[in-house]
Amino acid sequence: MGDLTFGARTAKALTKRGPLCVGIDPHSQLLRTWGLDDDVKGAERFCMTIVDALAGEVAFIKPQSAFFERFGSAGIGLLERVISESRHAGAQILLDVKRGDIGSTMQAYAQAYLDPASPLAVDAVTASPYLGVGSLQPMFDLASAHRRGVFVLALTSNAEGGQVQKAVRKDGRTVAQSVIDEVAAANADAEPMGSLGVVVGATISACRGDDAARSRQMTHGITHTARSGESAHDLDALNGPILVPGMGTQGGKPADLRRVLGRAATWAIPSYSRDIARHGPSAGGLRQAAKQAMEACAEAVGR
Ligand SMILES: O=c1ccn([C@@H]2O[C@H](COP(=O)(O)O)[C@@H](O)[C@H]2O)c(=O)[nH]1
Repeated sequence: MGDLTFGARTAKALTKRGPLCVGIDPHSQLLRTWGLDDDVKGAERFCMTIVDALAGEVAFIKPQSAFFERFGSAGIGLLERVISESRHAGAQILLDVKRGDIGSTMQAYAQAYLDPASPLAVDAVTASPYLGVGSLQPMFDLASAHRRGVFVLALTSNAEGGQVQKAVRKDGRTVAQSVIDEVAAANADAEPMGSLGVVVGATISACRGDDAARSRQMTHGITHTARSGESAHDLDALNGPILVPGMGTQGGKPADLRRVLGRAATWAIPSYSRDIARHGPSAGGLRQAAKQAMEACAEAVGR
């Protein structure tokens, strides 16, 4: 892992390997499509095929913890193997586990995923801020101590998320914007960027940063944002990485990266799970799909 922070490693990985994260979700349906049984052996074949084909090529690998947890301790053992072999192949590992709890429990989650002594230690995890961004502080602290990262959910790719995330606060900001602003404050002055990121789905309806800023200037309190139903958000000051799920199967396209993220698209980590895995089990098919996705995203964000 060396001396670099997660933010610095991310900047380097995006430049060296390009903007792509491949999700590993050993999904029942995908296992069947690959001709595998929906059990831990089938999941092992699925995961290790993806790791062998892609962890040496792509910048980020994102196992989805739920698909491993469903097999109990054997599934967790498999997750440990996916983590160690992906790391060995040079990928940054983002564990999608969306933890969120009171501070004392967040400390234990942080030890599980961000302490190098843990067999489940990864480069970064996803976390939910809906017990308050402040409740995540123990996880932020441990991430910083061990040069790892945390991606905080801001605007998720599912349609239901807007009910909470796009609600407008008394100060005129959406709940999501207040999450983005708290993460931005923690990243202020970091070079080349901070190690705390946000999750913003490629599928959301959005204004770019400039429009969001303008709409906030126009009115106070219940703003233009609320009246138009747009999720005006501004990522320009984030100074951190943006994990962008919802690409491919959920409908997100490379062109959405600029539309949704504006100038901050430079730090986008577009993430595809099913839409890459469906090209397996052939290693060549997986590599070709990943290469095409990465090149399309790189062009869209100007890398
Ligand atoms: O807002 C979010 C946050 C996380 N996810 C996760 O990403 C993958 C998406 O899978 P696809 O097959 O590429 O649709 C999955 O693990 C989700 O839990 C998300 O979709 N949206």
